[in-house]
Amino acid sequence: MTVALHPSIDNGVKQGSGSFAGGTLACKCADHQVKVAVKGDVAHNHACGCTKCWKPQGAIFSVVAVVPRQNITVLENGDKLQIVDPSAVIQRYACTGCGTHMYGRIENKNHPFYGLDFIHAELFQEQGSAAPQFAAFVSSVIESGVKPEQMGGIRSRFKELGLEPYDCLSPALMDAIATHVAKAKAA
Ligand SMILES: N[C@@H](CCC(=O)N[C@@H](CSCO)C(=O)NCC(=O)O)C(=O)O
Ligand SMILES: [Zn+2]
Ligand SMILES: [Zn+2]
Repeated sequence: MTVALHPSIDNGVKQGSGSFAGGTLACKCADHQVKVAVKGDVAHNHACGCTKCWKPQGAIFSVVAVVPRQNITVLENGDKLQIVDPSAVIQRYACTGCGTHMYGRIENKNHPFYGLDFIHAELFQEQGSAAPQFAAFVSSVIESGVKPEQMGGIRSRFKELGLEPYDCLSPALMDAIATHVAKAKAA
């Protein structure tokens, strides 16, 4: 049986149009949905196995991407948003009605990813945003109850889907983090 990772990739990774101009994210409430406008396409889209990123019901992984924070505008029902964990590095704004995370924001100006907000492209009402490119924090799913014996099958399935599995972020992002740290140390 095929391992189910996340509904947006389980039947194959759908590539983006390459010209996605932005759209509206909607939460899963039946009415009074929280709506968030996003300008432009997403970057660094990836599957994430960490314990904090939002996953749709039944999914083992989250699929999460970044956009510049100035590209995010809450359009409707923003009063339903609440920060899940104010002490986390990424402050995830979730709908108190359905639990969906609408965006995650980093407030620490010294963080390597300061200026980028985390969003879930599957919540776009429009098609065509950039596809996930890799899988991050894969081993972390064990912290959420996945058995270590399942990890071989999970990593194989990611490879089959063309998403390289990593136990932290991708080498390009780890290099970007290390570069930021090196520059901060030198300053
Ligand atoms: N094993 C931990 C790892 C959590 C972790 O470091 N997650 C990253 C990536 S989230 C998006 O890719 C992170 O930056 N977390 C900061 C935060 O969540 O606030 C676990 O699974 O919890
Ligand atoms: Zn909702
Ligand atoms: Zn995560």
